[in-house]
Amino acid sequence: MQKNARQVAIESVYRVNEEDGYSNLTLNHLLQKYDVTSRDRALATELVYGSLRMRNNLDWVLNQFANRKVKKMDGWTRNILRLGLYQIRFLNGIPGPVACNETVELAKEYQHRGAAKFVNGVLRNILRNLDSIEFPDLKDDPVQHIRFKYSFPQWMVETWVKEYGIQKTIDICNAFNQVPEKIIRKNSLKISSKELQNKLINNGLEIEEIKDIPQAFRVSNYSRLSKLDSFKAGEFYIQGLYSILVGHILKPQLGERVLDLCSAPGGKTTHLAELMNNQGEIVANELHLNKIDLIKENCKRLGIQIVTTQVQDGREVEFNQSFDRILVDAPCSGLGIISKKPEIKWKKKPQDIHTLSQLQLELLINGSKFLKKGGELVYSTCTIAAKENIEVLNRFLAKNSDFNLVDLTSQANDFGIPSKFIKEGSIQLLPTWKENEGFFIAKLKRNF
Ligand SMILES: C[S@@+](CC[C@H](N)C(=O)[O-])C[C@H]1O[C@@H](n2cnc3c(N)ncnc32)[C@H](O)[C@@H]1O
Repeated sequence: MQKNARQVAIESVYRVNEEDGYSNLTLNHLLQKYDVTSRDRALATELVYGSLRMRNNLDWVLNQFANRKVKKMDGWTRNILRLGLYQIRFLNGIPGPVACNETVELAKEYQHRGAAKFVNGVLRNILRNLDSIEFPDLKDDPVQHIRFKYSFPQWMVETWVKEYGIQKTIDICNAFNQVPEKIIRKNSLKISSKELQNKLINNGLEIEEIKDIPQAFRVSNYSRLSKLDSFKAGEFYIQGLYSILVGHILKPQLGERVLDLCSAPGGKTTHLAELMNNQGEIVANELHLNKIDLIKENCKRLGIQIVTTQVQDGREVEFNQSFDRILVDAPCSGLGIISKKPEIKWKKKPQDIHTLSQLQLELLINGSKFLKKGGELVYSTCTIAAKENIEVLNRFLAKNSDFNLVDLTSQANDFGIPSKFIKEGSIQLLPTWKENEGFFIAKLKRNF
């Protein structure tokens, strides 16, 4: 069965907002199921990610113009209105009346005539009054202003304003609201930079080597990278830029024994193996059995032979032999990848940060037991919450005097990371640098 962009979009956002689904999984599933044309694919993707990103902003406006609060509406009506308003306010290519008519059709199809009439009334009212839309005043109430205008939950805005100040928080929110860039990591085991660039250009892509960060390229003009022959041949891996930095900072050497404690789907495991030129040994540990095949598939595709996978809880796993280097790329709140997964804004709660920080500390305590004397351990997360980052390390260091924090300033310089992203010797990348993500990278050394 074929469905159009708006039908796919409403089914996706309904699942994400009302049934706790994940945007990428839901959208990909529906795009395949409904045999969507490539033009509609692009619009459906924009509608889903855009309306999830701007949800608070849209709800604020809807609450000004509808005679029923968004919270009180039924799930379909609420999300149909969000999609309609997103087109009116943020998609210049779609004239307001067209957006309105199309949204009314959705309401008829997924609800009933009564809902369609309500949707029509609300959207026409907004269309007539677009110039009078106002948000809470920045000076009077910065938190509410940022919360609704830039569309973030109150608790995140409050935390960031405290940590970074008002203007920096606005910059961070703005950057997280941009469409994420596509970054790939060249597989140095299989191909040179020049060859990869030529191949991808021949496939119609635009590709740019990222200065100072080995193996990293920014690509554009192509949306389904995993369909390319070059991807299938293992010549590159799709990975965030900051995530690529993690492997470079751990810097494993040929022939070493390395532990990756939280390894699925294997992005960093495979990078470490590439840096080791397939020589040595990597143990890729992961809690979830169902993710192990992903690691194995990635290793196979990329031509990596030195990885052994195992399913164990990283908080309890034991080893007979120690490791030269360890990576603890811990499960985290993911606040740094909001641009890729905007529903994180609405799903994560402050108590999750607390629970996760406990898990992260336990992983670090257990993982670090297996590091050789003189060995190095990298702790990383894709979040910007201090409680999950520097505070976890400080709690660890307070009880483990055989470890010290390695000052990453000079390594960071080598990768062109500005000093404002270094805190207490560790790297806290914000979405205002080279990529619209946030990432934390710290290194510990065992002294005795
Ligand atoms: C941030 S992801 C790792 C990403 C991976 N390093 C990469 O670059 O592809 C964290 C991983 O930790 C796993 N995990 C969660 N709890 C764990 C635990 N207690 N022990 C080991 N792994 C765990 C999750 O299933 C997830 O795959």
